[in-house]
Amino acid sequence: QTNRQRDGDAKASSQPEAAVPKLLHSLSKRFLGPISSPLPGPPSLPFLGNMLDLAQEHLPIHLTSLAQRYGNIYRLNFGNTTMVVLNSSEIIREALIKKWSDFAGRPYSYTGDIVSGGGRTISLGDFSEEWKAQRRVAHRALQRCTMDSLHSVIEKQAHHLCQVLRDYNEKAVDLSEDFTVAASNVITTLTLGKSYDKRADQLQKLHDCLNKTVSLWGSPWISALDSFPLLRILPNPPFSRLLKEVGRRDKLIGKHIEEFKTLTDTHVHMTTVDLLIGGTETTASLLNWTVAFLLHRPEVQNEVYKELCGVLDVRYPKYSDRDRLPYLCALINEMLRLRPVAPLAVPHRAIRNSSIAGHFIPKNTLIIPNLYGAHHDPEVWEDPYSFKPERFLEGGGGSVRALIPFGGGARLCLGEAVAKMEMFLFTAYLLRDFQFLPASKEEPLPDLRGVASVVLKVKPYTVIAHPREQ
Ligand code: HEM
Repeated sequence: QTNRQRDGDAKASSQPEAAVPKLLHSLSKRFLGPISSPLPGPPSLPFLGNMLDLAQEHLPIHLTSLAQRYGNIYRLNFGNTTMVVLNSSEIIREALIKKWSDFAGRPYSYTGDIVSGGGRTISLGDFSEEWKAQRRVAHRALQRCTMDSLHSVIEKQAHHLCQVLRDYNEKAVDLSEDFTVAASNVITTLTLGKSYDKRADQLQKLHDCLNKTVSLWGSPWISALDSFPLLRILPNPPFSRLLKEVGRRDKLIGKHIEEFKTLTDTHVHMTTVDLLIGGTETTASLLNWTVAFLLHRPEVQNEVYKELCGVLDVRYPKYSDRDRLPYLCALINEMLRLRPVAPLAVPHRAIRNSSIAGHFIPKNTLIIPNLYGAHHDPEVWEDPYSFKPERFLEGGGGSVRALIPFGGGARLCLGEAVAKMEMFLFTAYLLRDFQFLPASKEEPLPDLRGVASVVLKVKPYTVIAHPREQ
């Protein structure tokens, strides 16, 4: 609505002849739900609906391009489900934060139920008293870690990571596994009370199976089973593999949980799964993205290095130094903006009839917060596809308020505080101790488009970690 329209509406409603439509409006609102125009969206094919849109290789980019045609809120159909995609930070905030109690649900899905032990993970469990208690317990436990020991746990892993990189002696290597081990060891220290060597058989097995579970679950062969129940009777090798991986995962986690004699119930088991999945691939991928982008703009590494040396002299940074390190913080914010590693968050479900941006949203509608789209909204971000940490420096025009990489409201990422501290300390340690150089002049720089599944990952690449002279 323009200001002019709003002024016009205000005048009209103060005149007597406006009373009749107003009465009709409030009656219809009461009995039929709010009046609103139907949601726009691409044409829906018989039987398939918008399945072809949803099967696109890089879904966040595709959904963002649809927003250019259909606006910041549009609908997609598949099977008997309607999905509403939100593409700007204002609209996502309205649904997830302002109307959190309307949209805090999670949709039921046949395959989601299997990977979440019957909806008992925090991330996939529906909004209920039981879920609230589970989230509260996990949240309190993480808060306690944040206050007591999280800083030293991350510092230890950051020092270890730097040593691993030094031991490569400037060989060109793919660092993704080392980043995964570092992020994973933070979470296993918090949840299981131990960390693992990179080569430890248990760690390899755990990550192999968590990775396979997440990527198989995100594959179209498996999501099709949610929308088209008839397909469930046909043989489906990826689905059989998923069932096998879920079984392996539960055996591995079960072994660890057994050690905590009093904590053997399914919720504790599934909370551990949540923290391991939510807390490993996300942070590790963001570190891997950061190095990939820095290879494209090496001068940014030098700026951060200069800032670290200027402010800290020779000591390693603490999280409390962040106000004195604006360039480093700008780099992390820009990475969270450009590559929100959970690009479509986790689908929400409308718990009751409600509205978003003036559109009526019926109970049970699926809501997709397109965080990737919101972070590339040209109305908010100048030159949204460019890597420019400077936009977050004073006067650079970047709005921290429009950043929503962790979602918001009742379903705000449970590990936000952990992830922010990890990103700060890991990035600071790495850029203090190393200059990242391309593997060779002949090889192309890393591909920055990435591979999108539940987590947005960079394609494998190799890099040289050249130690800085201290
Ligand atoms: C850069 C790192 C991370 C990013 C960008 C990120 C982002 C997100 C997003 C977008 C969601 C979905 C919010 C929604 O549904 O609206 C989420 C949920 C979640 N995240 Fe994270 N996350 C990160 C790291 C972590 C870490 C380190 C942990 C654990 C320590 C974690 C645990 C969780 C859990 C348990 C949920 C489910 C919350 C719920 O459904 O109530 N995440 N995260």
